[in-house]
Amino acid sequence: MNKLAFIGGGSMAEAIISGITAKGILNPPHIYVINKSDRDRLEFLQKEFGITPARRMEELLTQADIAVLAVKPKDVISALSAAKDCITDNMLIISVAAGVSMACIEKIIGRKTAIIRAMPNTSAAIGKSATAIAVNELVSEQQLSAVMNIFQSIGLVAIVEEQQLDAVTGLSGSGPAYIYYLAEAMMKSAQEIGLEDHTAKELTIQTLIGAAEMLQTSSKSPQLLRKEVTSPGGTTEAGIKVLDQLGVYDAVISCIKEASRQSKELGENLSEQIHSQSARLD
Ligand SMILES: NC(=O)C1=CN([C@@H]2O[C@H](COP(=O)(O)OP(=O)(O)OC[C@H]3O[C@@H](n4cnc5c(N)ncnc54)[C@H](OP(=O)(O)O)[C@@H]3O)[C@@H](O)[C@H]2O)C=CC1
Ligand SMILES: O=C(O)[C@@H]1CCC=N1
Repeated sequence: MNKLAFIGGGSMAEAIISGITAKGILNPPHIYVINKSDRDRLEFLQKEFGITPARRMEELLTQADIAVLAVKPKDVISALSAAKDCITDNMLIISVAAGVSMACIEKIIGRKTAIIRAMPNTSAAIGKSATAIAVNELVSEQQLSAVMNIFQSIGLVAIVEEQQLDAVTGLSGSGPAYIYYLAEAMMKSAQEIGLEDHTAKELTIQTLIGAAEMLQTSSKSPQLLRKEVTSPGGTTEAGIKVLDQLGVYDAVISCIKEASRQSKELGENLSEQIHSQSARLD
């Protein structure tokens, strides 16, 4: 791969760029990034990672092997409409946009083309993304291998069916935010019961890292690991009882289902928008 082009240089693009530049997958100036209007952001990305900011779609996409669509779902139509004349037949599109189907992308650019939908998460910035990808039939083995190389450089990669990506989005795309939410609550409570901010932060983070590594390295189930912490009549049992009374377990399940439903809805809204636009043009 010689040139990687990002349409959208926001949080997700930054996390991926940070990961791939740290791993040396591509010479940083060969990574081009465009935004709708935020030039300061592009200058920041240039300073931080050495990417090349682009002003126009031609500059961004000419001779690019891969175009990464990293704009919000609501901006997909305008971004792809501006890009479509510069998307060539041998270019691969990777879309990270939540819910946006390959069919929608093809409809906007007006033809069938090689597309990979990916759902990474922001832990890509430290090489720890949990990414799932879905591939269409026009993607060549060489393109798939280049994409595996990119996403493996920023963490773990699973290949799924396209219709499973809404579930992935609810689980691991949004997932880091759920853990940060838990961390916020743990730190706040620790401060309220008498720990210094610094100590509360340090102990919370190490507890999350330790538990995550136990989940990864131990052959024991999450239930068994939890049981091992929970002494009968002890502190953990008292704490978990409150979580159960407040319905936190069910709340987490509802949270992931709702995020996944929202991913589906974002896609459906876009699809309706595309249909009504093309109906108006017909
Ligand atoms: N953040 C996350 O954790 C994850 C996000 N995603 C997906 O990644 C995508 C991007 O999300 P995120 O990075 O968080 O969003 P951000 O809002 O941080 O970034 C979006 C970027 O897109 C640019 N943009 C908007 N419209 C256009 C356009 N027409 N042409 C070129 N650039 C444009 C914006 O530029 P400007 O500021 O100039 O308008 C902005 O830099 C979303 O679709 C989201 O679903 C997927 C996985 C995880
Ligand atoms: O919140 C969002 O819509 C995006 C998709 C997954 C994570 N962030």
